[in-house]
Amino acid sequence: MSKIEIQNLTVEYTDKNRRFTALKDVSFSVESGEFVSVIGSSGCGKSTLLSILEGINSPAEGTILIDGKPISGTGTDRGVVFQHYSLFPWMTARKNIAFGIKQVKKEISKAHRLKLADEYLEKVGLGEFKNQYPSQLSGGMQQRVAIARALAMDTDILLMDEPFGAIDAKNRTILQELLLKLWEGDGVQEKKTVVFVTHDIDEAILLSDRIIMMSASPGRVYKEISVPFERPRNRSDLVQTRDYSKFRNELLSLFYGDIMDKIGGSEVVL
Ligand SMILES: Nc1ncnc2c1ncn2[C@@H]1O[C@H](COP(=O)(O)OP(=O)(O)OP(=O)(O)O)[C@@H](O)[C@H]1O
Repeated sequence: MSKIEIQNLTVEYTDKNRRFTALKDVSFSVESGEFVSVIGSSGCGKSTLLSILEGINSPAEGTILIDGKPISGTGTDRGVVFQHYSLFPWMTARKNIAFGIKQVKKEISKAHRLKLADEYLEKVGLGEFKNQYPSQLSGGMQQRVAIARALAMDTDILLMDEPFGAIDAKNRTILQELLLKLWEGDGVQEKKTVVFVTHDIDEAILLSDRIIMMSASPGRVYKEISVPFERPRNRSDLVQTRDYSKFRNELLSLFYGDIMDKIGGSEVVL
């Protein structure tokens, strides 16, 4: 049984009495411990798909199964990280994390929650900033707190909607490597099941086991592609290989090929 099964999902928005189909007949599954990225051009429905998985939005048609059971609304089995860090401004970094843990694991004592918060802040390199408020941290640091919170909540599933989209290139690289290291873990702990939305093909290749490429108007699954590179992955080693360039070029051709199909072009020169 797959961890997540998305079956024939159609999502509609009604705006000023006009009905708009954001997703049409989207189906794919995600295995337990798999890292799947969803890529596609702006407006193809990536965030809509994540909002349905999170349970804050309902489809017009179709079903989401988690561990074989249909979801109804949000659940403590799913943690989320968004592009905008969504930390509570009135709470320190450690309190933000401890509060997140409390939402999903009420049985954990306050002292234990704070201890876990401190451990996760250490893991993301922010141990000495634990008593700072979000406004005292840079964007990249705030996103590290948001990632630490999501991991500390220890949900089976992590939903990440362009978590590094608002971060500058250097910090983005650091955060991708941090996420990869934390997700790959020590090989003993069970890996989280991740659905990761991004615009960035290199980010998708570095992080994912599989890439779901979407096309727009309405949003559909265009291609599912397995990423053939072994783990643990190291960015600098990976990008220097000929296999990487070949794979990346194939993905880019598919990505832009979809757009060219729509505007009537025939060939993409990379
Ligand atoms: N609340 C809403 N009401 C009406 N239309 C919406 C709503 N939310 C999204 N849409 C439309 O649904 C489509 C899909 O939007 P969505 O935000 O899911 O795309 P996306 O792929 O995540 O885009 P981006 O990469 O730019 O964030 C878009 O055409 C958008 O305008």
